[in-house]
Amino acid sequence: MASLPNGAAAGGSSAARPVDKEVDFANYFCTYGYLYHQKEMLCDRVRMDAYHSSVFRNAPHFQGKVVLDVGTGSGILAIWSAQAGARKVYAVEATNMAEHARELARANGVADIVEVIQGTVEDVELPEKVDVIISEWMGYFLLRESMFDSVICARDRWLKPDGVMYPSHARMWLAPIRTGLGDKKIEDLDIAMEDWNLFVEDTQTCYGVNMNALTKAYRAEHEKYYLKSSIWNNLHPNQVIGKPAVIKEIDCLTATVDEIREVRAQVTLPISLDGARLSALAGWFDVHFRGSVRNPAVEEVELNTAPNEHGGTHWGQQVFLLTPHLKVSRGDNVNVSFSMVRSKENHRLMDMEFTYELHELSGRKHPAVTAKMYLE
Ligand SMILES: C[S@@+](CC[C@H](N)C(=O)[O-])C[C@H]1O[C@@H](n2cnc3c(N)ncnc32)[C@H](O)[C@@H]1O
Repeated sequence: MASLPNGAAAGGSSAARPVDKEVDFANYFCTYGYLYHQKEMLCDRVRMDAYHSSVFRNAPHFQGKVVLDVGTGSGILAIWSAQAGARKVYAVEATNMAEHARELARANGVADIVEVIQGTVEDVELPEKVDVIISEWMGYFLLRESMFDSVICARDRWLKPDGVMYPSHARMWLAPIRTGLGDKKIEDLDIAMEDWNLFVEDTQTCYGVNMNALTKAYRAEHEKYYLKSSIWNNLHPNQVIGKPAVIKEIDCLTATVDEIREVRAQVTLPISLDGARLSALAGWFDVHFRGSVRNPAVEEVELNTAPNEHGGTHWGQQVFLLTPHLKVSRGDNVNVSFSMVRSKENHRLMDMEFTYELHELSGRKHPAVTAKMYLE
C-alpha cells in the first residue's frame, strides 16, 4: 500500500486519521526551528560519532552519488555526505532551520553540492532519484514522533531500486529493571492528593461547594501523569536485572507505515539477579548502518541507546513503572505481552499496554497484571 504523509495510509486501518498540518506544525515541528534544540542533538556524542562513522567509513556509498537528507535540521548529515564525496545532496527541512542549514553549507564550502529545500519531504519535488537516503528520524523508544513515516514516504518516492538507507535497520528493546524512580513518583502523587483534599475542604468552607465529586477524576489525571507516563532516564547497566529482549525489528529499506503503526510482542524476560526488586520495564532502541544486501556497507556501524556506564544519549531510555513492584530472583521469568499504538489525539505520541506475569523458578505463577502506559 502506498504510504501517505503523517501516518495516514491509503485505505488503511481504522487507527489512521488525517493529520491537521497546522496543528502538527504547532505541536511538533516548531521546536526543531530553534538552534538550542538542534544543538542538543549535535552535542549527543554517541549519536554524532555513529552517524559520522557511518558516513566516512562507508564513503564509497557516497562518492559521486546523489543523497537525500530527510529532515536536515542544521544540515550536519548533508554536509558530511558532501564531505564524503557526494555529487549532490538534497537537504529537506520543514522548519525555518533550513535557512541556518543553507548558511552552514555555505560556510563549510559545500553550498555547490548541498541544496537545502524548505518544505516537508512529503511535498517536495526533486529533479532526480537518489542513491542514498540519510535521516536521523528516531524518537524516544524509537517510534515516538512517527517521523519514520516521512522517511518511508521519501524512500518510496525518491530512492533508486538499488539505493541504500542510512540507517538501514532498527530494533526496539525491553528489559526488566530496578529503579527508585517509582517511589519518588508515588510520593509526588500523595502530596498532590493531600493538596487536593485541603482544596476540597477550603472550597466547602469558603464557598459552600463540595468539590469531592471530582476527587476520583483528579486522582486519575495525576496517576496518569505520575505513574502511567513513561519516564526519561539514562539508566546504569547494573539497574538491568535480566536479559533484554527485542520487541520489534525494522528493515528501513522495506518497512511500511502499516508495519510500524502498531507494535505487538510477547517476550519472556529471564531474571539474572538474586533478591531483586523488579520495579519497572525499560525500553530503548538501536539502529544499524549496514547498507543493503545488494550494496552492503564497507563497515557496519551501530548506534545503541541501551544503558551504558560510559554515558547516555539524549534519547536515554523510557522507564515504565510497575506498581506494585515484584520481588524476583535469578531463574525467575517475567512474561510480557506488549502493545503500542499511536495516540488517537496525536499520532506522534504512543499509548501502550503491558500485561506481565511472574513465573518463579519454584514453579509458582503470579497472577497476570495489565497496565496502560503513555509515551508523551
Ligand atoms: C531529529 S532532527 C535531526 C536533524 C539533523 N538531521 C541532525 O541529525 O542533527 C529531525 C529534523 O527533521 C525535520 N523533519 C521532521 N519531519 C520532517 C518532514 N516530514 N519533512 C521535512 N523535515 C522534517 C525536523 O524539523 C527536524 O529538524
